[in-house]
Amino acid sequence: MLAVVPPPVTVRVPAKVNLHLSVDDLREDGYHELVTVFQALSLTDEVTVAVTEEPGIEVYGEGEGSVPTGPENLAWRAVEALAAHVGRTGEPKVRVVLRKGIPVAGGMAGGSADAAATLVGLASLWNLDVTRDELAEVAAGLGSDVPFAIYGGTALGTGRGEQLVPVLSRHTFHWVLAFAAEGLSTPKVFGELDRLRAAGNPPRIGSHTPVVEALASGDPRQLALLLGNDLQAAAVSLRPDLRRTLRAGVNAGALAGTVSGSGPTCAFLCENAQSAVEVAAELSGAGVCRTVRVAHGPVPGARVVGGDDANRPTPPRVHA
Ligand SMILES: C[C@@](CO)(OP(=O)(O)O)[C@H](O)COP(=O)(O)OP(=O)(O)OC[C@H]1O[C@@H](n2ccc(N)nc2=O)[C@H](O)[C@@H]1O
Ligand SMILES: Nc1ncnc2c1ncn2[C@@H]1O[C@H](COP(=O)(O)OP(=O)(O)O)[C@@H](O)[C@H]1O
Repeated sequence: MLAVVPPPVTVRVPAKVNLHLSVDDLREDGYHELVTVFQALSLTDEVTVAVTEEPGIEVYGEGEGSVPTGPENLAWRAVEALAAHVGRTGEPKVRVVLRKGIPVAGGMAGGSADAAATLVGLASLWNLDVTRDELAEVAAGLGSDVPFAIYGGTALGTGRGEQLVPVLSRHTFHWVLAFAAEGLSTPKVFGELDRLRAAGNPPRIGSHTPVVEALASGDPRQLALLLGNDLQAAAVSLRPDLRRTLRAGVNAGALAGTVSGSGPTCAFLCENAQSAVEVAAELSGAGVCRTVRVAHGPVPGARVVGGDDANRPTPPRVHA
Protein backbone atom coordinates (compact mmCIF):
# COMPACT_ATOMS: atom_id res chain seq x y z
CA MET A 1 0.00 0.00 0.00
CA LEU A 2 1.26 3.51 -0.84
CA ALA A 3 1.87 5.83 2.12
CA VAL A 4 0.08 9.18 1.78
CA VAL A 5 2.57 12.04 1.99
CA PRO A 6 0.98 15.23 3.32
CA PRO A 7 1.50 18.39 1.21
CA PRO A 8 4.10 20.96 2.41
CA VAL A 9 2.89 23.62 4.84
CA THR A 10 4.00 27.28 4.64
CA VAL A 11 3.86 29.59 7.63
CA ARG A 12 4.33 33.38 7.67
CA VAL A 13 5.84 34.78 10.85
CA PRO A 14 6.53 38.36 12.00
CA ALA A 15 9.59 40.18 13.30
CA LYS A 16 9.26 42.02 16.60
CA VAL A 17 10.23 45.42 17.89
CA ASN A 18 10.54 46.16 21.62
CA LEU A 19 8.58 49.35 22.37
CA HIS A 20 9.84 49.16 25.93
CA LEU A 21 12.68 47.00 27.24
CA SER A 22 13.75 47.40 30.85
CA VAL A 23 16.53 45.07 31.93
CA ASP A 24 17.12 44.15 35.54
CA ASP A 25 20.18 42.47 37.02
CA LEU A 26 21.80 39.22 35.88
CA ARG A 27 20.12 36.10 37.36
CA GLU A 28 21.98 33.02 38.53
CA ASP A 29 20.93 31.12 35.41
CA GLY A 30 22.77 33.60 33.14
CA TYR A 31 19.61 35.45 32.03
CA HIS A 32 18.48 38.96 32.96
CA GLU A 33 15.07 39.52 34.45
CA LEU A 34 13.30 41.92 32.10
CA VAL A 35 10.04 43.68 31.33
CA THR A 36 9.31 44.30 27.68
CA VAL A 37 6.47 45.38 25.43
CA PHE A 38 6.72 43.51 22.14
CA GLN A 39 4.99 44.48 18.93
CA ALA A 40 4.83 42.12 15.93
CA LEU A 41 5.56 43.82 12.59
CA SER A 42 4.62 43.19 8.96
CA LEU A 43 8.29 42.42 8.21
CA THR A 44 8.19 38.62 7.92
CA ASP A 45 9.95 35.33 7.23
CA GLU A 46 8.20 32.46 5.43
CA VAL A 47 8.92 28.93 6.52
CA THR A 48 7.89 25.83 4.57
CA VAL A 49 8.01 22.40 6.19
CA ALA A 50 7.74 19.24 4.11
CA VAL A 51 8.05 15.49 4.59
CA THR A 52 11.19 14.29 2.81
CA GLU A 53 13.77 11.54 2.53
CA GLU A 54 16.48 14.26 2.68
CA PRO A 55 16.08 16.06 6.02
CA GLY A 56 17.72 19.49 6.42
CA ILE A 57 17.42 23.24 6.14
CA GLU A 58 17.58 25.64 3.18
CA VAL A 59 17.99 29.40 3.65
CA TYR A 60 17.14 32.16 1.14
CA GLY A 61 17.06 35.94 1.45
CA GLU A 62 18.46 37.76 4.49
CA GLY A 63 21.43 35.83 5.87
CA GLU A 64 21.61 33.42 2.91
CA GLY A 65 25.09 31.93 3.06
CA SER A 66 25.73 32.92 6.68
CA VAL A 67 22.82 31.48 8.67
CA PRO A 68 23.74 27.95 9.79
CA THR A 69 21.95 25.14 7.93
CA GLY A 70 22.91 22.39 10.38
CA PRO A 71 21.49 21.28 13.75
CA GLU A 72 22.36 24.65 15.34
CA ASN A 73 19.73 26.42 13.23
CA LEU A 74 16.94 27.40 15.62
CA ALA A 75 14.36 26.05 13.15
CA TRP A 76 16.02 22.61 13.26
CA ARG A 77 16.12 22.77 17.05
CA ALA A 78 12.36 23.42 16.88
CA VAL A 79 11.88 20.29 14.73
CA GLU A 80 13.77 18.19 17.29
CA ALA A 81 12.03 19.77 20.29
CA LEU A 82 8.53 19.19 18.90
CA ALA A 83 9.37 15.63 17.79
CA ALA A 84 10.61 14.87 21.33
CA HIS A 85 7.58 16.59 22.88
CA VAL A 86 5.12 14.39 20.98
CA GLY A 87 7.24 11.22 21.25
CA ARG A 88 8.30 10.85 17.60
CA THR A 89 11.54 8.87 17.58
CA GLY A 90 14.34 8.67 15.01
CA GLU A 91 15.63 11.50 12.82
CA PRO A 92 12.68 13.68 11.78
CA LYS A 93 12.08 13.26 8.04
CA VAL A 94 11.49 16.95 7.51
CA ARG A 95 12.88 19.57 5.15
CA VAL A 96 12.60 23.20 6.31
CA VAL A 97 12.89 26.05 3.80
CA LEU A 98 13.45 29.52 5.29
CA ARG A 99 12.71 32.58 3.13
CA LYS A 100 14.06 35.34 5.31
CA GLY A 101 13.03 39.00 5.21
CA ILE A 102 14.05 39.63 8.83
CA PRO A 103 17.67 40.76 9.26
CA VAL A 104 19.95 38.20 10.94
CA ALA A 105 21.29 39.07 14.41
CA GLY A 106 19.36 42.33 14.04
CA GLY A 107 17.47 42.48 17.35
CA MET A 108 14.22 41.62 15.54
CA ALA A 109 14.05 37.96 16.62
CA GLY A 110 14.37 36.41 13.16
CA GLY A 111 15.77 33.08 14.36
CA SER A 112 13.08 32.94 17.04
CA ALA A 113 10.45 33.67 14.38
CA ASP A 114 11.71 30.75 12.26
CA ALA A 115 11.55 28.42 15.27
CA ALA A 116 8.00 29.54 16.08
CA ALA A 117 6.92 29.12 12.44
CA THR A 118 8.46 25.65 12.33
CA LEU A 119 6.48 24.59 15.41
CA VAL A 120 3.20 25.91 13.92
CA GLY A 121 3.98 24.38 10.51
CA LEU A 122 4.86 20.96 11.91
CA ALA A 123 1.75 20.89 14.09
CA SER A 124 -0.21 21.14 10.84
CA LEU A 125 2.05 18.85 8.74
CA TRP A 126 1.99 16.11 11.40
CA ASN A 127 -1.69 16.73 12.13
CA LEU A 128 -0.99 17.14 15.85
CA ASP A 129 -3.65 17.85 18.44
CA VAL A 130 -1.75 20.67 20.18
CA THR A 131 -2.89 24.11 21.27
CA ARG A 132 -1.00 27.36 20.64
CA ASP A 133 -0.33 27.53 24.41
CA GLU A 134 1.28 24.07 24.31
CA LEU A 135 3.43 25.12 21.32
CA ALA A 136 4.43 28.26 23.27
CA GLU A 137 5.66 26.04 26.13
CA VAL A 138 7.89 24.11 23.72
CA ALA A 139 8.90 27.49 22.23
CA ALA A 140 10.08 28.84 25.60
CA GLY A 141 12.64 26.01 25.77
CA LEU A 142 14.15 27.23 22.48
CA GLY A 143 14.66 30.92 23.34
CA SER A 144 13.20 33.82 25.30
CA ASP A 145 11.66 35.49 22.22
CA VAL A 146 10.16 32.38 20.58
CA PRO A 147 6.79 32.30 22.42
CA PHE A 148 5.97 35.88 21.35
CA ALA A 149 6.41 34.96 17.67
CA ILE A 150 3.76 32.25 18.15
CA TYR A 151 1.15 34.77 19.36
CA GLY A 152 2.18 38.07 17.71
CA GLY A 153 0.09 41.20 18.28
CA THR A 154 1.29 43.41 21.11
CA ALA A 155 2.25 41.79 24.41
CA LEU A 156 3.91 42.39 27.74
CA GLY A 157 6.79 39.98 28.32
CA THR A 158 8.27 39.28 31.75
CA GLY A 159 10.68 36.76 33.28
CA ARG A 160 13.36 36.41 30.60
CA GLY A 161 10.74 37.62 28.07
CA GLU A 162 8.90 34.31 27.68
CA GLN A 163 5.96 34.99 30.03
CA LEU A 164 3.36 36.86 27.99
CA VAL A 165 0.11 38.72 28.43
CA PRO A 166 -1.62 40.50 25.54
CA VAL A 167 -1.69 44.32 25.54
CA LEU A 168 -4.56 46.30 24.01
CA SER A 169 -3.31 48.30 21.03
CA ARG A 170 -5.95 50.45 19.33
CA HIS A 171 -4.10 51.62 16.29
CA THR A 172 -1.95 50.47 13.44
CA PHE A 173 1.48 52.01 13.99
CA HIS A 174 3.80 52.78 11.08
CA TRP A 175 7.51 52.03 11.28
CA VAL A 176 10.68 52.51 9.28
CA LEU A 177 13.44 49.98 9.93
CA ALA A 178 17.12 50.65 9.26
CA PHE A 179 19.11 47.41 8.83
CA ALA A 180 22.82 47.56 9.68
CA ALA A 181 25.59 46.06 7.55
CA GLU A 182 26.55 43.64 10.33
CA GLY A 183 24.59 41.99 13.16
CA LEU A 184 25.19 42.16 16.91
CA SER A 185 25.34 39.18 19.26
CA THR A 186 22.56 39.26 21.89
CA PRO A 187 24.72 37.82 24.76
CA LYS A 188 27.47 40.35 23.94
CA VAL A 189 25.05 43.26 24.21
CA PHE A 190 23.67 42.03 27.57
CA GLY A 191 27.31 41.60 28.69
CA GLU A 192 28.13 45.16 27.62
CA LEU A 193 25.18 46.45 29.66
CA ASP A 194 26.51 44.58 32.74
CA ARG A 195 29.93 46.14 32.11
CA LEU A 196 28.49 49.67 31.76
CA ARG A 197 26.48 49.18 34.94
CA ALA A 198 29.51 47.88 36.86
CA ALA A 199 31.49 50.91 35.73
CA GLY A 200 28.84 53.52 36.55
CA ASN A 201 25.14 53.92 36.62
CA PRO A 202 23.61 54.44 33.18
CA PRO A 203 20.04 55.74 33.56
CA ARG A 204 17.29 53.10 33.53
CA ILE A 205 14.11 53.60 31.50
CA GLY A 206 11.59 53.00 34.31
CA SER A 207 8.07 51.57 34.24
CA HIS A 208 6.23 50.13 31.23
CA THR A 209 2.82 51.46 32.36
CA PRO A 210 2.85 54.72 30.32
CA VAL A 211 3.65 52.72 27.15
CA VAL A 212 0.69 50.42 27.78
CA GLU A 213 -1.54 53.50 28.25
CA ALA A 214 -0.25 55.10 25.04
CA LEU A 215 -1.00 51.89 23.13
CA ALA A 216 -4.55 51.90 24.45
CA SER A 217 -4.96 55.57 23.40
CA GLY A 218 -3.68 54.73 19.90
CA ASP A 219 -1.80 58.03 19.58
CA PRO A 220 1.59 57.55 17.85
CA ARG A 221 2.83 60.94 19.13
CA GLN A 222 2.20 59.88 22.72
CA LEU A 223 3.84 56.49 22.13
CA ALA A 224 6.86 58.10 20.44
CA LEU A 225 7.74 60.03 23.60
CA LEU A 226 7.82 56.79 25.59
CA LEU A 227 9.88 54.37 23.47
CA GLY A 228 12.73 53.13 25.65
CA ASN A 229 15.33 50.37 25.71
CA ASP A 230 17.91 49.71 28.43
CA LEU A 231 20.00 47.77 25.89
CA GLN A 232 20.31 50.80 23.62
CA ALA A 233 23.26 52.29 25.55
CA ALA A 234 25.06 48.93 25.32
CA ALA A 235 24.36 48.52 21.59
CA VAL A 236 25.55 52.09 20.93
CA SER A 237 28.63 51.51 23.06
CA LEU A 238 29.53 48.53 20.83
CA ARG A 239 28.45 50.34 17.61
CA PRO A 240 28.90 54.10 18.11
CA ASP A 241 27.76 54.74 14.50
CA LEU A 242 24.19 53.81 15.55
CA ARG A 243 23.96 57.31 17.06
CA ARG A 244 24.19 58.72 13.57
CA THR A 245 21.50 56.36 12.26
CA LEU A 246 19.14 57.25 15.13
CA ARG A 247 19.67 60.97 14.49
CA ALA A 248 19.17 60.59 10.74
CA GLY A 249 15.75 58.91 11.17
CA VAL A 250 14.46 61.72 13.34
CA ASN A 251 15.94 64.34 11.01
CA ALA A 252 14.10 62.60 8.16
CA GLY A 253 10.78 63.20 9.93
CA ALA A 254 10.20 60.19 12.21
CA LEU A 255 8.47 60.91 15.55
CA ALA A 256 11.15 58.93 17.42
CA GLY A 257 13.71 56.19 16.95
CA THR A 258 14.91 53.30 19.10
CA VAL A 259 17.35 50.43 18.81
CA SER A 260 15.26 47.25 18.47
CA GLY A 261 16.11 44.77 21.25
CA SER A 262 19.84 44.12 21.31
CA GLY A 263 20.22 45.90 17.94
CA PRO A 264 21.66 46.94 15.65
CA THR A 265 18.40 47.49 13.70
CA CYS A 266 16.98 50.95 14.41
CA ALA A 267 13.18 51.28 14.41
CA PHE A 268 11.55 54.64 13.71
CA LEU A 269 7.95 55.34 14.65
CA CYS A 270 6.16 57.58 12.13
CA GLU A 271 2.97 59.62 12.21
CA ASN A 272 1.22 57.60 9.47
CA ALA A 273 1.82 55.36 6.42
CA GLN A 274 2.60 58.30 4.09
CA SER A 275 5.13 59.75 6.51
CA ALA A 276 6.80 56.32 6.86
CA VAL A 277 7.32 56.13 3.08
CA GLU A 278 8.83 59.64 3.07
CA VAL A 279 11.11 58.92 6.04
CA ALA A 280 12.23 55.66 4.40
CA ALA A 281 13.09 57.43 1.15
CA GLU A 282 15.14 60.09 2.91
CA LEU A 283 16.89 57.60 5.19
CA SER A 284 17.83 55.43 2.19
CA GLY A 285 19.81 58.32 0.77
CA ALA A 286 21.50 59.27 4.05
CA GLY A 287 24.18 56.55 3.92
CA VAL A 288 23.64 55.51 7.56
CA CYS A 289 22.47 51.90 7.07
CA ARG A 290 22.51 48.92 4.67
CA THR A 291 18.80 48.70 3.85
CA VAL A 292 15.58 50.49 4.79
CA ARG A 293 12.13 48.87 5.09
CA VAL A 294 8.69 50.14 6.03
CA ALA A 295 6.44 48.00 8.20
CA HIS A 296 3.31 48.30 10.32
CA GLY A 297 2.16 46.67 13.50
CA PRO A 298 0.65 44.98 15.30
CA VAL A 299 0.16 41.91 13.07
CA PRO A 300 -0.74 38.32 14.07
CA GLY A 301 1.84 35.69 15.05
CA ALA A 302 2.98 32.62 13.07
CA ARG A 303 0.15 31.41 10.85
CA VAL A 304 -0.30 28.94 8.03
CA VAL A 305 -0.53 30.64 4.64
CA GLY A 306 -3.24 29.27 2.40
CA GLY A 307 -4.04 29.34 -1.31
CA ASP A 308 -1.58 30.31 -4.02
CA ASP A 309 0.88 31.80 -1.54
CA ALA A 310 1.56 28.36 -0.12
CA ASN A 311 2.16 26.76 -3.51
CA ARG A 312 4.98 28.99 -4.63
CA PRO A 313 7.73 26.77 -6.09
CA THR A 314 10.78 26.25 -3.93
CA PRO A 315 13.88 27.92 -5.40
CA PRO A 316 16.21 25.29 -6.86
CA ARG A 317 19.32 26.04 -4.77
CA VAL A 318 20.07 23.72 -1.85
CA HIS A 319 22.34 24.45 1.12
CA ALA A 320 23.46 21.15 2.62
C1 LIG B 1 17.18 41.09 23.64
C2 LIG B 1 15.90 40.46 23.18
C3 LIG B 1 14.74 41.42 23.50
O1 LIG B 1 13.51 40.95 23.00
O2 LIG B 1 15.79 40.20 21.78
P1 LIG B 1 16.87 40.21 20.56
O3 LIG B 1 17.51 41.54 20.54
O4 LIG B 1 17.86 39.10 20.80
O5 LIG B 1 16.05 39.97 19.32
C4 LIG B 1 15.65 39.12 23.94
O6 LIG B 1 15.64 39.33 25.33
C5 LIG B 1 16.63 38.03 23.60
O7 LIG B 1 15.92 36.87 23.40
P2 LIG B 1 16.56 35.62 22.62
O8 LIG B 1 17.32 36.11 21.42
O9 LIG B 1 15.46 34.62 22.41
O10 LIG B 1 17.61 35.16 23.67
P3 LIG B 1 17.97 33.69 24.22
O11 LIG B 1 18.32 32.82 23.06
O12 LIG B 1 16.94 33.22 25.19
O13 LIG B 1 19.29 34.05 25.03
C6 LIG B 1 20.51 34.34 24.40
C7 LIG B 1 21.42 34.96 25.43
O14 LIG B 1 21.01 36.33 25.68
C8 LIG B 1 21.15 36.67 27.05
N1 LIG B 1 19.81 36.96 27.62
C9 LIG B 1 18.67 36.69 26.93
C10 LIG B 1 17.43 37.00 27.49
C11 LIG B 1 17.40 37.56 28.79
N2 LIG B 1 16.25 37.85 29.39
N3 LIG B 1 18.55 37.80 29.46
C12 LIG B 1 19.77 37.52 28.89
O15 LIG B 1 20.80 37.78 29.50
C13 LIG B 1 21.81 35.46 27.71
O16 LIG B 1 23.20 35.66 27.65
C14 LIG B 1 21.39 34.31 26.80
O17 LIG B 1 22.30 33.22 26.86
N1 LIG C 1 16.83 30.43 11.60
C1 LIG C 1 17.77 31.32 11.94
N2 LIG C 1 17.74 32.56 11.43
C2 LIG C 1 18.68 33.48 11.80
N3 LIG C 1 19.71 33.22 12.64
C3 LIG C 1 19.78 31.99 13.16
C4 LIG C 1 18.83 31.00 12.84
N4 LIG C 1 19.17 29.90 13.53
C5 LIG C 1 20.26 30.19 14.23
N5 LIG C 1 20.68 31.44 14.02
C6 LIG C 1 21.82 32.11 14.69
O1 LIG C 1 21.28 32.97 15.70
C7 LIG C 1 21.92 34.24 15.73
C8 LIG C 1 20.89 35.33 16.15
O2 LIG C 1 19.99 35.46 15.12
P1 LIG C 1 18.61 36.29 15.10
O3 LIG C 1 17.54 35.53 15.77
O4 LIG C 1 18.40 36.66 13.67
O5 LIG C 1 18.99 37.63 15.89
P2 LIG C 1 18.47 38.39 17.18
O6 LIG C 1 18.68 37.46 18.35
O7 LIG C 1 19.34 39.61 17.23
O8 LIG C 1 17.06 38.76 16.99
C9 LIG C 1 22.49 34.41 14.32
O9 LIG C 1 23.72 35.06 14.37
C10 LIG C 1 22.63 33.00 13.76
O10 LIG C 1 23.96 32.53 13.79
